[in-house]
Amino acid sequence: MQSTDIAIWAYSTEKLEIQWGNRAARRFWNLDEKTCFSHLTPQRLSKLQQALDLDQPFSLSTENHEIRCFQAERLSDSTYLITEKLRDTTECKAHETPTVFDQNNLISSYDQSGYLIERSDLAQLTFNTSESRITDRFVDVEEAHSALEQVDLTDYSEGVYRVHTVQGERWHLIQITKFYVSATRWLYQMRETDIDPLARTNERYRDTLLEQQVLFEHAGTGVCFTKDFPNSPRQIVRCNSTFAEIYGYQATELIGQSSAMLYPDTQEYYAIGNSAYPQLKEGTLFQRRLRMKRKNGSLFWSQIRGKMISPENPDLGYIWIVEDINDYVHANHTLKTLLHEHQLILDHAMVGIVFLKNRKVTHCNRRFEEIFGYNEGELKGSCSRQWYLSEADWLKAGADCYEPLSEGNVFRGEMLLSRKDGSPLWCDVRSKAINPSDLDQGSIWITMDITERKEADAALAKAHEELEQRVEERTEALAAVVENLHLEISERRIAEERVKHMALHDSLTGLPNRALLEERLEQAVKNASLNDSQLAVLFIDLDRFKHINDSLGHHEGDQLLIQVANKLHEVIKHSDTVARLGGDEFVIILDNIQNVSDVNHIIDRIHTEFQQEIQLALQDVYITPSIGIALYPNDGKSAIELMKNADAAMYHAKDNGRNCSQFFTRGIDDTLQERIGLENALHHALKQQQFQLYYQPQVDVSSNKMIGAEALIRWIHPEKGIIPPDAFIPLAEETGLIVDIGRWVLESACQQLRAWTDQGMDGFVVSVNLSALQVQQPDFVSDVCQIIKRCGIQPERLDLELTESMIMRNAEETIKTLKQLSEQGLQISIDDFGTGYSSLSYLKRFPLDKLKIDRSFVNDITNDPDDAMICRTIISMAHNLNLKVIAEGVETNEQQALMRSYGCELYQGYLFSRPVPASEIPALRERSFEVDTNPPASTILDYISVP
Ligand SMILES: Nc1nc2c(ncn2[C@@H]2O[C@H](COP(=O)(O)O[C@H]3[C@@H](O)[C@H](n4cnc5c(=O)[nH]c(N)nc54)O[C@@H]3COP(=O)(O)O)[C@@H](O)[C@H]2O)c(=O)[nH]1
Repeated sequence: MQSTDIAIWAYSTEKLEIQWGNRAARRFWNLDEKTCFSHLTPQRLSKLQQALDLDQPFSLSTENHEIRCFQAERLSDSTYLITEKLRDTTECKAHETPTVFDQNNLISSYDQSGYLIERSDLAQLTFNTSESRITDRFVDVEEAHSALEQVDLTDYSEGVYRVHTVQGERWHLIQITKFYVSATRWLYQMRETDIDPLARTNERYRDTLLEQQVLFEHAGTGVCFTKDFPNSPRQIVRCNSTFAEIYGYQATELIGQSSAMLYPDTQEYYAIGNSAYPQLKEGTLFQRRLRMKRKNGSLFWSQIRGKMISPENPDLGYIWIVEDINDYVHANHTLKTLLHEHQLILDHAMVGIVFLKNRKVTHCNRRFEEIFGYNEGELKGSCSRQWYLSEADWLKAGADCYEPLSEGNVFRGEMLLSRKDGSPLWCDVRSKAINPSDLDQGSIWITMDITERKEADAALAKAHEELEQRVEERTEALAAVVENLHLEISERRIAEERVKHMALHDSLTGLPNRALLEERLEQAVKNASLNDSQLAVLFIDLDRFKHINDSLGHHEGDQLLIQVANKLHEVIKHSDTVARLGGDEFVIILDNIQNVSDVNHIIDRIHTEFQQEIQLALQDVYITPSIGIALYPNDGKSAIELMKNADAAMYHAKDNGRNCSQFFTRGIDDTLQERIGLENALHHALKQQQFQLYYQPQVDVSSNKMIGAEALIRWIHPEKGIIPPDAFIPLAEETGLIVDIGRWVLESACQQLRAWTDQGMDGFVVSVNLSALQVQQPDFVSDVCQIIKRCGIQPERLDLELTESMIMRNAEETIKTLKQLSEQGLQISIDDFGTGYSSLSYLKRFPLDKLKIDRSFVNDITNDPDDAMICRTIISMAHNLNLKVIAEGVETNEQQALMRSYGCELYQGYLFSRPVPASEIPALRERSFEVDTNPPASTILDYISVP
């Protein structure tokens, strides 16, 4: 067996060393039986490692130039069982098992069935040769099975047993190790130590040994025995499982190995040896905290105590107690680091930190001392009372703070405290008990000086308060501004609305004006077009309004228009429109009518409304409307066309006798066209001097002579011949052209008067008709004066005739104007007297010279007693007022005679002369107008008694 040619050895790829080998292996590696395989040269091992990496059978040449063939079988992750033989060796001896090589110890090898394979030389001598099984070694077979069971469980067992020897039964310490040859094959190696003398001489000692054995195995610390052998110093001969565990090995892996494998490196191994062994050899305890190495190469801290087992007998070796204090060392290190860090924090904290026990300082940082103005270390042991402003503050703080601390809570608050010099300071204080259930263990207090912040807060609060105050004031001011603004906006809006309203409404009646009417009519036409519906436009003009206006004055005229507007508004629907175009013209839009009867219904209502008298301040009046109607779409497709045609229809209604309504029909618009044509022709006539003055004599019957003449205008139309004034004066008044025409008449009459005067017609008076619009012109008086001056006539030869209604309108203004004229010497007469509403007493205020009784009274004077009475009364009262009276329209001798009987001295009428061209007047001036002076008694005496 020992001389087999097949070398078998176990190789660790982790440690790169051969851990076990048989004799053939030793021979191969040139090692004697005492030398460890680990002493092999690295070069050879690296050669082997390279070969193993190929994972195939391989061959190496030895130093003797032999070629060896190798076959490797993996036993574990890092262990290979390698067999090798000479290349030309074909015969192999049977065994491929580990071989005993330590011949001086009691060592035996058994196969996995427990049959003996080989023994060491010493075992061969000591044990019976007849034994073939492992159990044969034990006196008590049960103990043998028990030991083997332990080995099968842990691959190792150790114990003291009674065994068979050639000397008989003896006490041996038995260590059995299980070696695996492959995953399914193993062998047992049994190492025996004879302890029989000890056991036999001292049973108690044996018991102790057994106890120690138990203690050894189950001690919480690692225990190891080492011995120095000649070629293997500090070799591990025995160790407990704890020791092996600490280093990460199986105990079997360590036994027989040098303890050098447990050190980080050989340098450390020798250094510790040099330090420990002199001490150990003196019998003293060696203890040290060392960094050792585990099987996996990691280093760890251990506490090692070593002692020589017997200073008297160094061969017994050494005992080593090893504790793994790696965790402790690391924890200790961590703790130290932590403490160091905490101390750093404490020393350099920006906040003051103090530890109190029973309200006395045990420890505080420098910052705390600085906050309160103390020197370093000055506070240690002192009472916290000193940094309170008063005893009461201190006691109160104690009550306030310690209660939350005892409940495990943090106290937090701001305190007014005291510096060493007694000055106050504000601190933010937080504290916590170290152990809330035992306040005697003390508390930690963290303090921040917040005096500056408090002062800043106070300043900020003050600034904030001031700001609030200013904001409040500003807000109030702003509110006032906003209120004013709102007021202004609202006033502006009202003003705008008023302006807008004014722009679109008639200021007198509040009705829509022409602009708004046109807008609404256009919209109404659009709607009607879209909806395929009808609408009607009613053009309304008041009959004789001008007469009423002239008679009662503008104010009354205005009131009349307002009431008319109200009446019209009442008859229409909300959706319809009534508008005032100006003057006495109104327009109604009737939206969405179904038929003509709808329109007639409204027209009837309008006429009914107008049957009611209108109450004015001066007197009640009746007024009638003339209405022209145009319908959409029949009478016009546009707003303009509808208005134009309704206007034409209205004129037609007026021509029909007033208080009528007239629907537009084709042909009616011709009238309007005529009217427009007339207006244009009037302008043309003035420019082309187509006007001519006729003069109608005025006769004084006391002398039967013509004392003057009334200038009456005629239009000498180139085609139509002489056109009378009634045909164009009203239109001239409506269009305002009367102002220019009137000026022309005045100028012409004055020129004529000058001519007649120059012809010797001394004392001859010319009467000129004035229109209301003419008199209202602001420069009228100066105009008249200039004309008189220009023509060089005597003012008293000019007689201005104004109708009664004209002077009553704007009476005060008219009085002023007439006075100015009268003061210039002009004569003023009232024309058409009796048709108006003037009171004779009121007339006293006017600078009048003459009343002209209207021809309507004169006309019937002989038939109508009322007219006769009116004429007589007028003449009588005029004389009382010292006014001259002239009767106009005198056509008959009877009329003249009757009037004369009433006291009228001046006459005008066809009885004497029709109006004649100026050229005929001088001849008439020379004529005597003799008339019958006897009144027709049968006609008048029946009615009137002459006073
Ligand atoms: N503002 C101005 N009005 C004027 C001017 N010229 C005339 N008129 C006014 O026109 C009205 C009609 O005038 P006319 O057709 O000229 O008629 C006058 C006479 O012809 C007419 N008359 C005179 N005597 C008689 C008579 O016996 N019988 C009768 N049927 N008619 C008669 O009366 C008219 C004069 O009226 P009056 O002025 O009231 O004295 C007329 O109102 C004129 O005023 C003008 O330049 N400016």
